[in-house]
Amino acid sequence: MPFFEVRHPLVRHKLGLMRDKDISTKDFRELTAEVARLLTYEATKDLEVGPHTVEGWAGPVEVDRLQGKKITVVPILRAGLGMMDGVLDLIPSARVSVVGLFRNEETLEPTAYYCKFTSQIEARLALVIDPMLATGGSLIEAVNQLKQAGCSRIRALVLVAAPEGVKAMEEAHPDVAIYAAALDERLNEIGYILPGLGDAGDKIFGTK
Ligand SMILES: O=P(O)(O)OC[C@H]1O[C@H](OP(=O)(O)OP(=O)(O)O)[C@H](O)[C@@H]1O
Ligand SMILES: O=c1cc[nH]c(=O)[nH]1
Ligand SMILES: [Mg+2]
Repeated sequence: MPFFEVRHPLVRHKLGLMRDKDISTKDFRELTAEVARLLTYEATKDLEVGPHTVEGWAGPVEVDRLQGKKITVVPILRAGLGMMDGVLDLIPSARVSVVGLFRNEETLEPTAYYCKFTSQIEARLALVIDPMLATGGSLIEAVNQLKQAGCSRIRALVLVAAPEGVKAMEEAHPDVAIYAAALDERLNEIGYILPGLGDAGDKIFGTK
């Protein structure tokens, strides 16, 4: 499974700001969207373009136009919503599908509570977004749901990934490429990523 750690200086700088324990909700939220925008740029680098002719100011011009599958952005609720505006800034016509999951804090297993996919999901490229890939349970479940609905081309964008989650995804969904702003060290005893960001959902929504 391809795993890409996006080492762009802007990504590294912005993610570094997000690791400060005293960051405000406003700054964390803004930086989440900014890093998501940069990850989107990387994750769409190989999309197909084909020739198209437009009437230019001095006559017909052959230009590139995106071809192939249309895109659906798939935030994993709730924290994935924090990345959505950043992705849509670059792909404004993308449809949005959502998967609602929360992690049981004792078992770390994902619990599904909502799922709504756009029409023709089977014909679309899905960009699943969630700031945190920890044990991998949530992303694996979101991809399971997409595949059950017939979607076969799926990529994932995360801010921080733990090696444990990357390995679990490799085993469950080797066909899904992951784009991460950082591959961190490990999970702690309660399933949080170290050094990580803390609870991304709480920081984006200002809960706790
Ligand atoms: O890889 P995993 O071990 O499954 O953990 C990662 C998941 O945990 C967080 O969500 P959380 O369950 O806290 O829900 P929230 O987004 O509603 O805060 C995070 O946003 C991921 O969805
Ligand atoms: O480190 C982690 C792990 C799961 N969810 C988070 O928000 N942070
Ligand atoms: Mg949370």
